[in-house]
Amino acid sequence: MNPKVIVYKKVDKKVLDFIGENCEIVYFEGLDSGNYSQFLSELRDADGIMGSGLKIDQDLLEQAPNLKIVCNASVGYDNLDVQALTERGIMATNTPKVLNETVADTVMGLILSTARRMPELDHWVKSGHWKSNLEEKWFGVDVHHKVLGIIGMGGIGSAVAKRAHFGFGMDIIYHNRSINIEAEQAFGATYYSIDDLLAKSDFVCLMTPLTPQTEKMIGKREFARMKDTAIFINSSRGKTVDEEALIDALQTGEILAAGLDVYVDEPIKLDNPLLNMKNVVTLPHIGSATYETRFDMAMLAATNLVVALQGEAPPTLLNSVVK
Ligand SMILES: NC(=O)C1=CN([C@@H]2O[C@H](COP(=O)(O)OP(=O)(O)OC[C@H]3O[C@@H](n4cnc5c(N)ncnc54)[C@H](OP(=O)(O)O)[C@@H]3O)[C@@H](O)[C@H]2O)C=CC1
Ligand SMILES: O=CC(=O)O
Repeated sequence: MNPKVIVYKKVDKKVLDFIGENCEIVYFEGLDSGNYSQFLSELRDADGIMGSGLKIDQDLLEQAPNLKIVCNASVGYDNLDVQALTERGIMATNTPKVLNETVADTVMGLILSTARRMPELDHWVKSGHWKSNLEEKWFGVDVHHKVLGIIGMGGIGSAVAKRAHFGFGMDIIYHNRSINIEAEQAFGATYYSIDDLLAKSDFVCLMTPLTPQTEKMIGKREFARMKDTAIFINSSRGKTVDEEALIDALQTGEILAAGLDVYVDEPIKLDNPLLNMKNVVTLPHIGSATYETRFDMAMLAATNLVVALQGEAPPTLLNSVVK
């Protein structure tokens, strides 16, 4: 009998067909209050699940006694309690690398649109305000040849550094827990302590995973260390930043502007002050959201699922203690 899997995210038909060659699929295009109890009932005898964003913790695993693999269709896996999965002998996988270039494009878009105030000026033009030569008060700041500080020089951080260095002549400085020799050799990136990076950067770009160590890693103290002309970019997770401190830093002019793809609450609440700030560009967590890349991510997640249920090691296994 084929293993039973639940796919709880909308994916391309080709991905479903690939899984369906080897597994019996229960498919939800998304989970909501209307179908969650049905999802839980299907989970009781499911061998594998694939999707993104769903919090998978002890409580949920209690209801999945047959589960062998959890496949995140995302590179971030802060929604998974990996320790609880490992203790139960359940494999966990994510989708690294296939999205690096696309997320880096989004980050460059945030850098450019924030520095050059593109969304603000787009709105200004479309609402009929362009009646004479542009006044100086609408000018932005340069991106090229500035200093870009990347906190989290991993797969995506390196793809951002490549664009910024070769495309825009930017000086790249970075902070990780460990040295990234490849980035130093490829883009002339220089390692800085976090405090020195914050003080020297014109653009501070946060690209770490969300972990207990990175939660609120950028807060009041860190914003105070940035230049008052600094532009802060966050495309990691909302909770890596103390959002109240960010709002305060923007309101008091401690930093110039921010470009954001991620927030503490997603979707962002309509009364969040960030939504009323002209110097903030807000995207709805679209880092990897292109047709091609979302397809590649879903196909990688599906490959992990199928390969693991055939008894082989999935290509991007997170908890290698489990075979
Ligand atoms: N907005 C969006 O749509 C997307 C957001 N993301 C987010 O981006 C994150 C990064 O993805 P990716 O580049 O693939 O991941 P990688 O694992 O390739 O890179 C993460 C980097 O963060 C560094 N890092 C980890 N912990 C710390 C720490 N405590 N202090 C300083 N640096 C740290 C790591 O270096 P070291 O280990 O040496 O510390 C590494 O260089 C994802 O986890 C996800 O949350 C990803 C894709 C899309
Ligand atoms: O946020 C997206 C991811 O892949 O992680």
